[in-house]
Amino acid sequence: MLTAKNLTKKYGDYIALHNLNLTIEAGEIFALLGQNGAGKTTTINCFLGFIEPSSGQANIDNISVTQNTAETKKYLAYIPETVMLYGNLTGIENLEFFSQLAGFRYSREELSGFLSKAGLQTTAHSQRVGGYSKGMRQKVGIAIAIAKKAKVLLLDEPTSGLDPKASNEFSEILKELSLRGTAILMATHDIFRAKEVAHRIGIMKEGHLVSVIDSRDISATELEQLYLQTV
Ligand SMILES: Nc1ncnc2c1ncn2[C@@H]1O[C@H](COP(=O)(O)OP(=O)(O)OP(=O)(O)O)[C@@H](O)[C@H]1O
Repeated sequence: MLTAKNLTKKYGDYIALHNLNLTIEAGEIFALLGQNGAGKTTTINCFLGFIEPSSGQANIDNISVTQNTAETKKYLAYIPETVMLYGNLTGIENLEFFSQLAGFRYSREELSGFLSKAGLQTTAHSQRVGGYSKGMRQKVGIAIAIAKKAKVLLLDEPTSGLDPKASNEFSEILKELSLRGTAILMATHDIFRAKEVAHRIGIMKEGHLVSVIDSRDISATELEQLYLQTV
């Protein structure tokens, strides 16, 4: 579903991403770990079409992001560290706006249903997003992904700053989406969460993907050790 082939991004002489080769299948959750500046966001931005690779390819469902950004965007949903929403609109109104941008029209009941699926309490649906907590905003981001019927979900440090309960709820929703066939690529600094939620975990260092581990083969403590030895 998501493929990087020798994906490389240079800024002048500096190589931010070095020959990345990676495939993430439908239904797979892949977590990217790595220190600040390791190349995680660069990888995600190449798949989003936000930056153009210097060489190599980022493909979604075998479609090149560079050549068909408008097409690949239809498959994607993106959840950054803080989901950008309109603070003076309600959760439902935000969801309606962003699903219409993606070409979908839903009834109020359907929109409310998506927000509930994303774990947002019913009482909040008609409240202005300006008063939402960070975790509630992230859930609207998930609801947008569900409403868009996104086949691929790209997340950049989505649980950063969430309390453990909100972070746990968020992870459970990611697992549900994966069971429905969504391919998920998540950059994170949360080793424990990566171990809990991901099927595979990659560790990046200075633009290189240096290790890829099956999360079943490693405990959280061992993963932390491997991370510390790697970076
Ligand atoms: N527009 C740019 N111009 C020059 N260098 C850049 C640019 N964008 C990113 N870089 C560099 O590319 C490298 C990789 O950055 P990237 O944002 O991908 O790291 P990251 O792993 O996501 O880090 P973090 O955990 O801090 O988010 C960094 O050294 C960064 O300074």
